[in-house]
Amino acid sequence: MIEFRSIEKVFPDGTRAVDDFSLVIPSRKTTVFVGSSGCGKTTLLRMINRMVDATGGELEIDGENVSSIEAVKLRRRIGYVMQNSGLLPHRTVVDNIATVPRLTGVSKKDAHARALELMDTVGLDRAMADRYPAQLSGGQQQRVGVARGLAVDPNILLMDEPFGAVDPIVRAELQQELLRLQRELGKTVVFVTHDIDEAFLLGDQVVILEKGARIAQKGAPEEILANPANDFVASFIGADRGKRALSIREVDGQRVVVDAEGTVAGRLSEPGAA
Ligand SMILES: Nc1ncnc2c1ncn2[C@@H]1O[C@H](COP(=O)(O)OP(=O)(O)OP(=O)(O)O)[C@@H](O)[C@H]1O
Repeated sequence: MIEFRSIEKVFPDGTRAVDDFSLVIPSRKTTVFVGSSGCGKTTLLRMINRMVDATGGELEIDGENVSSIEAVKLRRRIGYVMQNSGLLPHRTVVDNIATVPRLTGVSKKDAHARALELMDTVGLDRAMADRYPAQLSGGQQQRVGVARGLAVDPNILLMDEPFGAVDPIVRAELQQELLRLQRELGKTVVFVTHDIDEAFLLGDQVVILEKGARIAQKGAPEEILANPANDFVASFIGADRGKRALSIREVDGQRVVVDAEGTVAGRLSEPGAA
């Protein structure tokens, strides 16, 4: 469990990015931060692995205050996947995936073997192991990024707009892969996006943010869809626009989000999933 308690972040130039933010992020679920550009999503995410330090409040992981954990150690035990994959261009796919385990002392042979297994996990053909990032498509690069995030077998996986830079078809594939992975691995995933449809598809808990990381509403997708807390949320989820009035329906035992025309826009979490 990750807990933010009255967290504040004021950058040295005086920008107040996060203003009194409190939230519990349950383990083994996906929590999505969604909001417009500049509302503080990335700042919140980076506080979890101390790429950014809070200027006020307390942040705990399983009861341990992150400020008491050495930042480098913390970063090595938390997976981090960013937009544009952040791969090292002069290292092969397999070496990119093995980088962090190698830093933590895993032997070259073991790290290599594990990297190949992770390629299977994220649906990448092992034949690509010796390619360089530039020789992969954008979607394949993102899969390598996810494999790299999983390489130290972290309990927590932070994902910052990981599918933002790929085309909509590949994006939909990657989203489905993440849902599959999450069913298999059960990580605590914290995912940042500005896309509300992606948030509703992937999130067990969706947190809609306004400027200063103020929580406009948080809850399960169906709760937010059924009862938008205010006009801001209603407008953000498109509930006041007939064309995108989303609702939840059960189709073949699965909860799905449908738009006003009855077209399925996405799938919600597994019924009865723990
Ligand atoms: N290092 C920094 N110094 C000063 N201000 C910063 C710094 N990093 C971020 N900010 C500011 O903090 C606010 C929140 O930024 P943040 O990157 O967390 O937003 P975001 O919601 O992730 O936005 P986006 O979707 O555009 O990535 C913004 O006003 C941003 O300009």
